[in-house]
Amino acid sequence: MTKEAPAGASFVPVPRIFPLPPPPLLPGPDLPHGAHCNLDRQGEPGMTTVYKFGGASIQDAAAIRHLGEVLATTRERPLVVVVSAMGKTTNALEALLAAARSDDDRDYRSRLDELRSAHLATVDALFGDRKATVAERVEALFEELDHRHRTHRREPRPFHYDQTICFGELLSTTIVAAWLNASGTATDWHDARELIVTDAHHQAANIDWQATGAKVRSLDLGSGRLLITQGFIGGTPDGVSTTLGREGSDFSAAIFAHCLGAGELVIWKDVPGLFNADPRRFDNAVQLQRLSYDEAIELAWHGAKVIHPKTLAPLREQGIPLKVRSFEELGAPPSVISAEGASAATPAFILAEEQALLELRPRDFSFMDEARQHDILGRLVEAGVHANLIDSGATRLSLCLDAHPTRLEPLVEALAADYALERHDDLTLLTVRHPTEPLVEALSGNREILAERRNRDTAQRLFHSRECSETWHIPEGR
Ligand SMILES: Nc1ncnc2c1ncn2[C@@H]1O[C@H](COP(=O)(O)OP(=O)(O)O)[C@@H](O)[C@H]1O
Ligand SMILES: N[C@@H](CC(=O)OP(=O)(O)O)C(=O)O
Repeated sequence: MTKEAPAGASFVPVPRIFPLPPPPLLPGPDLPHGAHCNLDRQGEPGMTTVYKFGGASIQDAAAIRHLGEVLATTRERPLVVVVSAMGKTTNALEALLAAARSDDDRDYRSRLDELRSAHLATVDALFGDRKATVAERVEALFEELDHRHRTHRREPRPFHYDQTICFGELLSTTIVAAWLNASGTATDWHDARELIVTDAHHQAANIDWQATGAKVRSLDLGSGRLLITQGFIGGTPDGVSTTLGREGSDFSAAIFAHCLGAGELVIWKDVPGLFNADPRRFDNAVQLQRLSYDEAIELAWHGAKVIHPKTLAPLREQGIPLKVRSFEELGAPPSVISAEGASAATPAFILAEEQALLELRPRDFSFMDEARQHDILGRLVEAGVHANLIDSGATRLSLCLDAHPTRLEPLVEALAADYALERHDDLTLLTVRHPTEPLVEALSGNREILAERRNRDTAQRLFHSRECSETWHIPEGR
């Protein structure tokens, strides 16, 4: 579906189906292994560039205007622009979902009105007197969102979630596409739910790479077109909306880049690039100019918020370079992640907040053997909970998990029924890549260590958050 401007009321109708149990993973990308990366690929005629803009880069009218200027001046064409929901809209939609499911109609109405007003205020600030058509589309999307909440609120949460949370990206791309067209940058809007084909594993849908590849490659990218679409969302072959996991827009952009054999993927951020630690938490973090895919995957996997961990593998398989660039300082040199990037053993630091530690012991004085570990880890998989640190002893298994209430609480309840369980909350996990002993010791200071793990490349320590300050400092000369 290609439109000069999106029509809010024409999204795929949602058949009343119930979610299937998670099927086995669909086959991965069917492309040559280890294809060589060429940093000049983007200069080759006909090669597509993919850009991804996250919530921060379209958080309000001023940010959208700035995005318009960036796209008007950039020379890369054809260009696919993948966009997330505005600012913290996805969090607000999750709160709206909770209100819808709890039958608190007043809370639901006030949250819906607040979201609608915020989006309409952006439309007003951008279009002024010429806002009528866009405002109508935005209103139509909110009507449809409300309708879906009323239709699905008694259905299983993951299914209800995907039918409603996708509206954050549908709204943002509707507004951004309209702004680009109005400000002279011709843009085609596409519904990613018709392009990114997934299974029905709601909230963490698996990509059907073959079907997605065929759809994405059939897009008209000729004569230097600019195409805008949503990150984070997909659809089943029968038109049911799905999502790819929180913060999954980076992954969406990588899927487009992979399927199109793009020259490069550029992720535009509110920081100049990828640093050796979150520059907002470490006062002496330094930017990493060149990095290998493997090292970037490790950083993302261990929780470096700047890139979604699933983003790198589809790029690595085709040798597509990933640039992390600042949308605030356009002249700042980006970080480039590629096959040629250094795998240097430079220490890097990751803080994961809101962690919970579970210490499990068998109730029957037996060992924490493979059978029990298999049982416990299997339950984690079923609950969709990732363990950030696993450590075991003869009669103990310690797990450090994201304290995600809707997933963690039912899991804890089920585990407590069968194991002796001790729980600690409000924890911070520090991960150090390429650690030295003095470095880890200096960073730990006098804090109590609730759990730790270490292998050749990575050290992890778990602290009480109350003992951790907001700002950290990387010890020098260690
Ligand atoms: N190693 C790192 N390098 C750069 N930024 C990081 C790193 N770790 C965490 N961050 C944080 O990631 C933020 C950008 O990611 P995010 O907020 O998810 O962007 P978006 O929503 O625009 O995709 C930065 O503001 C920064 O605080
Ligand atoms: N909007 C979704 C997807 C996403 O990737 O957002 P962002 O690019 O702003 O992190 C989320 O918040 O999870």
